[in-house]
Amino acid sequence: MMMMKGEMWSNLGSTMAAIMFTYAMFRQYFPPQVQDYIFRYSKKLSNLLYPYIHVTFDEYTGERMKKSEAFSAIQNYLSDKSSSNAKRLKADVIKDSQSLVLSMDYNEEITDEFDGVKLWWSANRSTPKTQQFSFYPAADEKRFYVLKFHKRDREFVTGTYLKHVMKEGKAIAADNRQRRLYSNGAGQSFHGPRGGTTWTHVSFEHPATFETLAMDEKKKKEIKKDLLKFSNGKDYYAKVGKAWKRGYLLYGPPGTGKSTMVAAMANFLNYDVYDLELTTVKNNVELRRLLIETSNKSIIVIEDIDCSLDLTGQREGKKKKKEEKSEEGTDPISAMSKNEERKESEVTLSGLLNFIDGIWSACGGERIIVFTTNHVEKLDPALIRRGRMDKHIEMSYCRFEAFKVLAKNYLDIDSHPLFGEIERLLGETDMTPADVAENLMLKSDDDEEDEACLESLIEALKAAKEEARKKAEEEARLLKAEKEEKEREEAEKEQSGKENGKLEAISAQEVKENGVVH
Ligand SMILES: Nc1ncnc2c1ncn2[C@@H]1O[C@H](COP(=O)(O)OP(=O)(O)OP(=O)(O)O)[C@@H](O)[C@H]1O
Ligand SMILES: [Mg+2]
Repeated sequence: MMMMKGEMWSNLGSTMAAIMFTYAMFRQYFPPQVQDYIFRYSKKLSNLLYPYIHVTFDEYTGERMKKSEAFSAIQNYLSDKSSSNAKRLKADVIKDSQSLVLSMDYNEEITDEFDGVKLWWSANRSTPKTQQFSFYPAADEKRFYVLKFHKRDREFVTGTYLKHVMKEGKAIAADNRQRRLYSNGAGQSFHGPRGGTTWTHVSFEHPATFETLAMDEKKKKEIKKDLLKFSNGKDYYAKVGKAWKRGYLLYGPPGTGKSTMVAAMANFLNYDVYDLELTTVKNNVELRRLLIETSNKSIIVIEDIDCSLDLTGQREGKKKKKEEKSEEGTDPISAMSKNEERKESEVTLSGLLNFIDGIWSACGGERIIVFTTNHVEKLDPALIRRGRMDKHIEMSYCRFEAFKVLAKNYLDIDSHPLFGEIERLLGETDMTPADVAENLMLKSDDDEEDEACLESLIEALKAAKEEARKKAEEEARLLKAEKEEKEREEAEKEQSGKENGKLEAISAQEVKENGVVH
């Protein structure tokens, strides 16, 4: 046995020596051109014998060693494939530090198939040979993916497959990403290097979805369709030459779900939310800066736009300024305080409109802008005309359709004998979804409580109906009293007019008779 092993080593040694000798002879006796020629043909020969192409994707690229977008996309793409495909996986914590994501381990190979074409991916890493002491041993490590495919599929891979990988990888990254809620509001505002407020963010974890949103089912579907059309509409917007943005105006009484709808939209599209507090924005310049700093795939919300600023109308704004000017002339102290107030926020309607119309075209990615208001009638028509606010959505009082969603959410029931009465009452009474939800929240874990909740809702609806009736009666009474007062005033006017006429006639007669003018 020992003999055989020794023999094998000596054979290997002599083969190696023969190869080295041949190579040395080759270098010595053949001119470089011939060497080139022989290399080329030997490569062709090896290509014939080994028909695969390898493509390497490094983690860091360029002189500045920027993290490669392709590497990240491939990583995400493969993490999806490898959790079911590869045998050795490594786990990473992502998102809210609670979910684990699995990806293929180093030197592991997985097979992918796309459009009937087979491809192989492997994850690799290389460490430099000269190991230096470092506090961060992994910093010198180079990570890369290698894609192997048959050379006949070269065009398919470079044209179609890699595009598919990038698209899928980015979509997975968007899904895995922890979304953010940005705010420039007072209290959380942070003063940036050039002064003025900047965005601060927290993770966005609002649980509202379109499924839990109580509103007409048809309307809900229409909104979802509109949002999807927008978010998938990159090519469409490019074709028609429009900036990739869409404006929504949500209006309705307080507690009808306008803010909830914004959260549902963000969850549906997987977008970040920028809650823009206009009252803390100093002027149009700062507004522009804040808006330019927003990222793609985001919803910019301006809540209660009617209260935010003097945005209700340019004409009204001008009128107010005139009034302020005349006050300035009379009382210097009040003029100063007025000036201070004006300085607080000098954002104007035209500043806002200019931004919505103009600069958007310069921003590449998709953005949705949402205004919410309780008083749509107070807004300047210029602000909400189509093209700026493309879709106007009325959030209204809770009707039976919407109630059924809330009953499912809060009580987990689809029907109940009391539903009939609730349907009738909701048809006759205006109650906001927030108030309806409040009644349904009384439920404890006990199933018997369902009925108690519904009964309390019925009581609340009856009380609201009675209150509305009383209010209507009171209004009618006031209206009647006002009308009577007006009629009385008019009658009095008429009477005094008649008496004046009589007096004038008498004095004219006196002048005529006595020829005296008093
Ligand atoms: N349509 C709805 N569907 C589900 N829940 C709703 C709906 N409307 C209101 N609610 C509930 O009522 C609460 C208040 O709603 P929300 O803040 O969205 O109202 P809003 O219209 O934004 O009110 P405001 O005009 O005062 O800002 C929410 O926490 C939500 O639970
Ligand atoms: Mg709100």
